[in-house]
Amino acid sequence: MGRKFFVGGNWKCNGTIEEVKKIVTTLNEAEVPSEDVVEVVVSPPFVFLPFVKSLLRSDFQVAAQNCWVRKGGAFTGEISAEMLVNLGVPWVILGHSERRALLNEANEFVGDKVAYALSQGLKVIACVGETLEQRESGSTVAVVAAQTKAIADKVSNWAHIVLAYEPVWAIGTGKVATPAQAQEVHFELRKWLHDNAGAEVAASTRIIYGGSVNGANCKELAAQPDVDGFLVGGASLKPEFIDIAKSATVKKNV
Ligand SMILES: O=C(CO)COP(=O)(O)O
Repeated sequence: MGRKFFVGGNWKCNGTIEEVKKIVTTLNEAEVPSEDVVEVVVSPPFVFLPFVKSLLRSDFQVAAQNCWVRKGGAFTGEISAEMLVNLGVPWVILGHSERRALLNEANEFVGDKVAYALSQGLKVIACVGETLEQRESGSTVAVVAAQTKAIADKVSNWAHIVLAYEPVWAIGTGKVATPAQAQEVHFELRKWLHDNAGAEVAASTRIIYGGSVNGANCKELAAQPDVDGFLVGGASLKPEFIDIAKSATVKKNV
């Protein structure tokens, strides 16, 4: 199948220029498996993107945390996909639950963003995930399927999409999904892709897990057959992010 392990670091709205320098220095000095084994992508806030890109080792890449839904123009405060491409930023995170919840980004809007970013040549880390209430009411699979469908409705080529399953109840809470819980949803998402986007898309699309991943719990999660990597928040600001990148070696096929 050849799904290369993917480890993303979402720095969210954190960091000073001094802290950013420190994190990048730690990353640059770290020993990690080769680019053939793990794809490492860090996502600083917009204002630090060119700085991080200029300092960062060449085997690691950068991602923006969001971009505007269509072509740039009179949209005060927004950053367009074209600008990211112009800066040489290859990736963008879209549909993060914090934006869905705090900025009212609906499924359809996220689908439009993914389609537009792809059309401009960006690669997309597209986030899906259920709230605690949704999990407790038994609607987890329906929720993540609807979020994925909103993307699939607008996109036919999945080659440049990484799907991030991030249960909202696990984000920033220290309450990581168990390996079985993560595997169950990743399996369902892959099945959904199989049934709705085709066997090839299902076999080749990386589905990564996010939500309280750290250096201690990453290996067991990485060992799950449908977990193809991680999207890391809090721990991506710390040296243990390197341990998470190293968990790529857990996969038997590498
Ligand atoms: O939201 C996340 C990554 O996008 C996960 O955040 P935490 O790792 O801090 O739980």
